[in-house]
Amino acid sequence: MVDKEQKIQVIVRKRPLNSKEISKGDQDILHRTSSDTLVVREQKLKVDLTKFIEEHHFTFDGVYNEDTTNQELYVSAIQPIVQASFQGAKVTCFAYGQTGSGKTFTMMGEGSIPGLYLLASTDLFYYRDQYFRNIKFTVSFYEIYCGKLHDLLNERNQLFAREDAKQIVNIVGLQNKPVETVEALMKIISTGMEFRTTGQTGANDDSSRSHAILEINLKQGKKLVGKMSFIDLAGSERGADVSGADFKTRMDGAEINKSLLALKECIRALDQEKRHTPFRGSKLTQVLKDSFLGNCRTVMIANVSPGLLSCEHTLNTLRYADRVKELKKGDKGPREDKLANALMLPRQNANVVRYNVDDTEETLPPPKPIKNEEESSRLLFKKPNKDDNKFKSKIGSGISGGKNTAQNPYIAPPKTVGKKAPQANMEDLSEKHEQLIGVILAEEEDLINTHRKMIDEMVDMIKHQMQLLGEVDKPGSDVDNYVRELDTVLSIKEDMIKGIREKLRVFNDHLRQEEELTLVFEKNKAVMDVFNLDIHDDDLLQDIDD
Ligand SMILES: Nc1ncnc2c1ncn2[C@@H]1O[C@H](COP(=O)(O)OP(=O)(O)OP(=O)(O)O)[C@@H](O)[C@H]1O
Repeated sequence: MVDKEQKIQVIVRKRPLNSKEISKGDQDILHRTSSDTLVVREQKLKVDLTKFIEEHHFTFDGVYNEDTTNQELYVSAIQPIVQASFQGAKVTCFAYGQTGSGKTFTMMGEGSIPGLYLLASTDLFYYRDQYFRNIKFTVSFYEIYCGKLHDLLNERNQLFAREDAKQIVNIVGLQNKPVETVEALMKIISTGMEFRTTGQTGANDDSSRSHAILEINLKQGKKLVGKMSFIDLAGSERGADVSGADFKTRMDGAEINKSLLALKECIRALDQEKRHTPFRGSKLTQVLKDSFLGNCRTVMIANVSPGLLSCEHTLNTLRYADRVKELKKGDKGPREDKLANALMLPRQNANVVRYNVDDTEETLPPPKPIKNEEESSRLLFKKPNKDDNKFKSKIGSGISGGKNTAQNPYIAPPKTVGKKAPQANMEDLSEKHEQLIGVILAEEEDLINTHRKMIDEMVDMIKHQMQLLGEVDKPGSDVDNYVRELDTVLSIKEDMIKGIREKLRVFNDHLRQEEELTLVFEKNKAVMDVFNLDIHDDDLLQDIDD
């Protein structure tokens, strides 16, 4: 059970494998080893393609299995701190995790299964009716989508956060509805949920790209005496999901990434009782500022999917949660965050055990091969690098059986060349040439499409920047927001230019290789013509080889 005296608690909740995962043959790789420990059995392949298992051991304030109900989770982890909101505390509960890991299931519940919103509200009303009759509740429900605030209780109207002279953050125009009963509260929440933004992504069509913030305020007259907040965070992997996405989605991803990193920093600061809390790092932490100051209780629920196919995201979620947890032990003092982006480039957690799959077959479920052979070798395939220049300069000599050009995926050296098999050599060259032409044509199309898309996105970015300038020019504008957004736009632009330049470089390389290959081809053809003239002159071929 959660310790109600601790300011921050980090717990993990594992959901069951769903029918889709079961039908795909996915298997459970998460094992709860005690009430607060968990092992992830990651299946890996060595370079020689033998399988092995890497075990990652984690410890949290609580670990809840797939058979834990929302009710049990609530009683164990949230109920102990709900009462604190009547004693002036700001109680905040975050649901963090990959898309589809069970955040909304935990917060909102599903069908007849109540979630934390309903369970906590029922208790809040119960305590109020029993002991604090002079307290009234109001509720607000809003979301942060693409760095902008939208009121879920007012048709998603856009809202603006302003910091007043006392550095209190106010959300101007946010609906704060009085509620008299649990039923009325739940009706309001359901209406808000309908307005919640969901985006279409490749991974999961229902996946949410917004943070939803539900606040139940405890008021005595006009005075706020306590607060209970639930934050259903956007899918944690969305911050990294930028490949192939359009400008708007990438902006959104960058914002999610930034907000989750800023959240981690704020929780760390709260935990270490630092004087400075970096609220301004994102819109999310800015609007939650109040929840990180003074008398507060925070529970972070790290939701995880159990399947092998989600292993990477699950490890990222656990490492993120572990980072928050580890740093609150306090005994080590503040640690240098070596990987600035601990969300997307997670540090390797120290407690890792490796063993061969064969050693464990008796005790562990048999591992499913991660990749078939073809896929594995594709993954192991080394892409051409700058050393390919060596290859290019060797193309000419390759015809005489040059030693090493195998790093290049498109043109391998002819295997048997020279005196005995000029015909085979020509066929080989011709095949390589055809392959290269195919690659060049595909790259050309890709380059032109990328260029076209880049121009469209540049136009969007210019519009966005004009809008930013328009906003920042207004009196009382949000300069922090301007700086953040400009920074994001510029880094997206930089990435975009880097990406297209890299495509251009590879394309140019292949064009040059094709030219060189044509030359070799011509040269070899001359040899073939000699053969066709029936001049079997070994010395002539030797000369060409040399
Ligand atoms: N503990 C659980 N027990 C049973 N089913 C669960 C549990 N957790 C999640 N599920 C199921 O998994 C699916 C995905 O869960 P959910 O929608 O809550 O994910 P999410 O993390 O909120 O995703 P998103 O970021 O897309 O909102 C749902 O169909 C839900 O019913």
